[in-house]
Amino acid sequence: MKLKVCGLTKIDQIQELISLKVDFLGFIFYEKSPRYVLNHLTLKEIAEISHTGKVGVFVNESIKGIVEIASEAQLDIIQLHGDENENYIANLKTQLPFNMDIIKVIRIGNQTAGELQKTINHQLSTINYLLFDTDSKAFGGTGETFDWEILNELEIPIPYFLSGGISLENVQQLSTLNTQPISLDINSKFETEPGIKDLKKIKQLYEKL
Ligand SMILES: O=C(O)c1ccccc1N[C@@H]1O[C@H](COP(=O)(O)O)[C@@H](O)[C@H]1O
Repeated sequence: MKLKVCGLTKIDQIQELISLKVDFLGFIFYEKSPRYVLNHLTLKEIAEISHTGKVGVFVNESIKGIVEIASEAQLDIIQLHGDENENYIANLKTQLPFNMDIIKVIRIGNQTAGELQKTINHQLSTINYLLFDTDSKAFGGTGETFDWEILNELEIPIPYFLSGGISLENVQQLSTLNTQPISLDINSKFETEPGIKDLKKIKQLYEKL
């Protein structure tokens, strides 16, 4: 299983994660997040990070804003964590390099499995990956988990990331999922404070995967 570490803000930690062979490095371009990367790193510094899995996380951002940041920071993947619909994503794709992948986040709150399935089916033609996270007013990064059991009621026809309060404690329960995620997406449960990762804990997770 692959690993995405999200909410990175420090170059020395990023370099260490690269040497651990982390598959995806997540940078949050959402100003209201305590992990807003542009408070810590410049676009040029992100561009200079040599890795093929640099993911930019955006929440209801303008298409122009995403296209500019993706180009200047040399991102590989765009993660849409807000309420972006299929028309928005289709339009965005026309303005991004053809090989840039899109992750669409489905925030799971109190929707039924039928409602979630409809949302998934609508998005499929425009995206490369799904990501399931817990719904919240902050959009993400709360450390809250959702009940993974609902995933067993869904048909998930493309690879997906599993997110939302993933921790050393709950990772064992992955075995209850019928369709396994392509990657875990870890964040606040592997931090000492927002944006500062606990590398010791991340190494412990690697031993469990
Ligand atoms: O981390 C944030 O601050 C954040 C803010 C707004 C949107 C997404 C955000 N992070 C993403 O949320 C998931 C879940 O994080 P957690 O494990 O519950 O802390 C994370 O993987 C990021 O992709």
